[in-house]
Formats: sequence, C-alpha cells, structure tokens
Amino acid sequence: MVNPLLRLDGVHTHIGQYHILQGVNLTVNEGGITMLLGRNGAGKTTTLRTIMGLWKPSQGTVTFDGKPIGGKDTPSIAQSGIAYVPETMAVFHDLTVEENMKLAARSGPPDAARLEWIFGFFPALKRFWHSPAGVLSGGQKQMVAIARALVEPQRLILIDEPTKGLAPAIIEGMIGAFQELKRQSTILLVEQNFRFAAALGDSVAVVDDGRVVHAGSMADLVGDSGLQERLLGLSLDAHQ
Ligand SMILES: Nc1ncnc2c1ncn2[C@@H]1O[C@H](COP(=O)(O)OP(=O)(O)OP(=O)(O)O)[C@@H](O)[C@H]1O
Repeated sequence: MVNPLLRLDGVHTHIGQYHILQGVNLTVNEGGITMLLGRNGAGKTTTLRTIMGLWKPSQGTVTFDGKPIGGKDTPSIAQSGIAYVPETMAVFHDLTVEENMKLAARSGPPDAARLEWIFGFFPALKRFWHSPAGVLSGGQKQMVAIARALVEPQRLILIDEPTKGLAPAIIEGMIGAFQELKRQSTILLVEQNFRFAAALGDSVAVVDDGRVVHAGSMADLVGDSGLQERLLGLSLDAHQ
C-alpha cells in the first residue's frame, strides 16, 4: 500500500467559539493534484490553514510524510516541506518580482536552473523581473505568489483558489502552467472553478459543513453529473 504524503484523521478546528472543522478525514498521495472542492463556507480554507498550523486542530491528527505535525508552529511545518499560497496572494507590491523571489528563497539566492524552469510556465515573470510586483495584473500577481512557493523544492504545495477573480483566458493559461507544475510537485488545491478543477485534478475531496463528504478520482466525479449536482450543486455542463 502507498503511504500517503499527507493525512488528516478526525481533525476538528475551532475558530473562537465556532466549531468549523468537524472531523476532517483527508488523504493526499504523492504526485499530482488533489482538488479540494466544496460550496462557499464549507471549510476548505480552514483545512489548508489547519494543515499549515495557522489554526491549531482541537482534536484529531495531521500526519505529513509519516510524522505528526498537528499542533506544530507554522515555521516548523513550512520547514518540513510544505508551502502555502493563500487566497490573498502573498506578494510584496513595492518590491520587484526578482526581490519577491529572493525573499522567498530561504536557503540562499534562487537557483538559476530552477528559475528558468519556473519561467518556462510563467513567462511573464521573466518579462517583469525588474518591475514592482504592484504593477502586474491580477493573473500575473497570482503567478508571482505561486512562483514564490516554488522557488525552492517542496514536498507539498497548498494553493487556495489560484483562479479567483481571473479572466477565462488567463485561467486557460494557468491550466497549462499547472499541467507542467504537477509533473514535479504534489499539490493540494482549493478551487471553485469546476472546469479548472476537472482539467487538472487527479484526485478530489469534497468538503461540506466541516467534513469531507466525498473522496475519489477526479475523473469519476467529472463523469457523474448527478454526483456533481448532489455534492456541489452544479454540473460541468452548466459551467462550460
Ligand atoms: N476568522 C474567522 N472567524 C470566524 N469564522 C470564520 C473565520 N474564518 C472562517 N470562518 C468561518 O468558517 C467557515 C469555513 O470557512 P472557510 O473559509 O474555511 O470556507 P471555504 O470553504 O474556504 O469557503 P469559500 O469557498 O467561500 O472561500 C465559514 O462559515 C466561515 O464563515
């Protein structure tokens, strides 16, 4: 049996008085993209933040690469090989793209070959290398945010809604970039855009009311419009 790279067992998270995650069970195997889908307010972002230690689980276990990480502080979790791209795009607007990338590289200057690899699927970064990140478009800023998480090799990358607010043509371009990216990284990606999720997902977990209510292959979900309707209140046809 394959050992999962990341595993959440019965994870509960409280935010103040609110009981948000109510026993999340989630498995992310090594390689490819696991999509985390669900309606608004289902608990997707809270799941990513709990994995990163930004919220502490009140119950349950989070295991990464065979070791418990639940309750550890965020810098140690990041150090263990998990990068996080929040929905709010962690980009410094006053710094150039180059400076943004340099700050993200913790163990020294960014590796030149790795930067060329990143430029291969985010060419805008090379074009705007010396420009302040604040002048870039929303899609380009999102590319900088993702590239910052990639500047050093990571075992797992958590990405929250990379397509949010982006024009359809930009989203199509992102699909190509992620197809390349997923060859080298394991990714857990929160998404609302079902077309994007369907094009890229290998596995899927659907969150509802603070629990994972469905887990399986993305292809199976894409092929079953009844299941989509029941779990997500949508069908792929309606979103094309
Ligand atoms: N800081 C907070 N204080 C109180 N409640 C919060 C806080 N953050 C999130 N919540 C609540 O937790 C629930 C889950 O939120 P979360 O952001 O995880 O959902 P989501 O599935 O990512 O939703 P969306 O797709 O709308 O981003 C929601 O009801 C939300 O209102």
